Amino acid sequence: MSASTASSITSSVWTPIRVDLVPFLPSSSPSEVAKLAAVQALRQACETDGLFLLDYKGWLRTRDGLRVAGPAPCFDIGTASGGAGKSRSSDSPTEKDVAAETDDSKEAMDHTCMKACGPINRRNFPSYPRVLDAIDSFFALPLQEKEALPSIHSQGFSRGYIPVLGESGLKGQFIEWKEGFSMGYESADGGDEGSSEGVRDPSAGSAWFQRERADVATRRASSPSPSPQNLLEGPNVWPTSSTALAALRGGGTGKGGTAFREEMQAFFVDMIALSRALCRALSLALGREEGWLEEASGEGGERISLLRAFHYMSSSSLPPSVLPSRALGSSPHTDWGLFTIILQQRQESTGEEEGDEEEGGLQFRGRPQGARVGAREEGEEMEWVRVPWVAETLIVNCGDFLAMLSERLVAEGKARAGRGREGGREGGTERERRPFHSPVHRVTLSPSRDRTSLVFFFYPSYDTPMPATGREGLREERREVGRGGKGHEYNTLRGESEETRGEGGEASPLTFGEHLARKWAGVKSS
Ligand SMILES: O=C(O)CCC(=O)C(=O)O
Ligand SMILES: [Fe+2]
Repeated sequence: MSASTASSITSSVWTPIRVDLVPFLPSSSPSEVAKLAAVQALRQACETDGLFLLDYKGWLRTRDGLRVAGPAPCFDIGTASGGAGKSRSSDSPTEKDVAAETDDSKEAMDHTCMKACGPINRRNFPSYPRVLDAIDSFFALPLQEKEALPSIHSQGFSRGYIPVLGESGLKGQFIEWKEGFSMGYESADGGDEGSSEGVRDPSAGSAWFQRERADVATRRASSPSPSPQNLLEGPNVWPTSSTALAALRGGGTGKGGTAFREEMQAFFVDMIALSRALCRALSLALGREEGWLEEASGEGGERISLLRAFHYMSSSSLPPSVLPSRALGSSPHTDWGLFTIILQQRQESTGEEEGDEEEGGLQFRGRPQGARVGAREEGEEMEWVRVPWVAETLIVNCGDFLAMLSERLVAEGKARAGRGREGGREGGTERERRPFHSPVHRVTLSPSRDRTSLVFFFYPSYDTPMPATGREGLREERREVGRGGKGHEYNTLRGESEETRGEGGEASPLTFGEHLARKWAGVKSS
């Protein structure tokens, strides 16, 4: 496998799923139905591709051909939101809230079910266009300004500027033609400039986002200590030279000064807020109560979560000594945590439409177009599937930790179903569940265009034990990893070594954070 001779690359249209709101549970109110169907759509996306698009209007988009069994309206994340520990019903937006959030959005009103949609739209989620502008201004700084910024890479802890060739997921196989910037959680005493809260304008956006941000701020204030608690916590680094501060933008009105820093911090906080809502929706998709996933992930995952911005250069800028087939933006890998949220900048172009066929960008290993949804389990060969740029969407992909957690749930469900059969009862839907999938993905280079993305890795807490998934999961992951071919492994947290687990598929003696620190330490180029 090389970047240019990869098997066929499928490009597909990612359609928003829109089906009538036909109540399929007679006793449910319409919003309960919408929620159930959305959760079902989410579950199917996580079980098959392990990757979906979430647009700012609240639609869940999956690959063509994916259909849910039942009505599948918008992804109603709004009703899956609310602070930790609150009951579900008290979190649901009232009709009035919903009307207020959508009444200036004529387009949204076209679709009945959008009225029930939550926080993700331009107005509710205001940090997104500004943060792209901010990060562009960072990468546009003169090289010496970026290189003057500390680049910290120590025992898995990574902050600051990531220089070109500074990292590689699969050393010796590909060079990764990109530069980056890495930041994390800003602890309460995070610095003397900018906003120590990490919230530039706490009152921006919808009531939903304000509440989530407030919740994040409360957690921050009550966190045990602002000083690092483990290998993966520590301070961020920010540009301080007068040249950099004059050139950096914060989007909107924020120019120069600490605008860049504030924009990045605000986006980080918004990603935590969104992640916590997603956790609740994913818990339901896993067949559990809303708070289940957050509880299973321990307290304080945001303290080790990471935001990494990348600027991938076009392959036309490679030095003559590097074969384009040996260069990638990011080597094949899975993400290692709960899930990753990616905001990608449209590649520089003139007059092109979304979903265009331009080469380069994010791709994942998925079933061939048109193949049965269960193709992966049946051992069918996967191929690279392009994730198109679609205006105003975030990409979400499941990570290894989430996949392993769900494998455990499925195994438990099967065991219960087996016991049910012995007792003469049906095992119910548990037997039909499949584990969530953490897709292998990579970034290829465009021959002519640069690409920028913001990649937010949402993790469980450092001390969370690795889930014990049993032998079946181990076999499945070996198969997937093996597909990289000899000498072309995928860089995953799972399956690559016995260390991820103890003997015989039992839980590993190392915590999630200990594994993660090793993984991040491993990507640094020496
Ligand atoms: O830039 C992207 O779209 C994704 C990058 C990625 O997969 C990663 O950094 O883990
Ligand atoms: Fe990734």
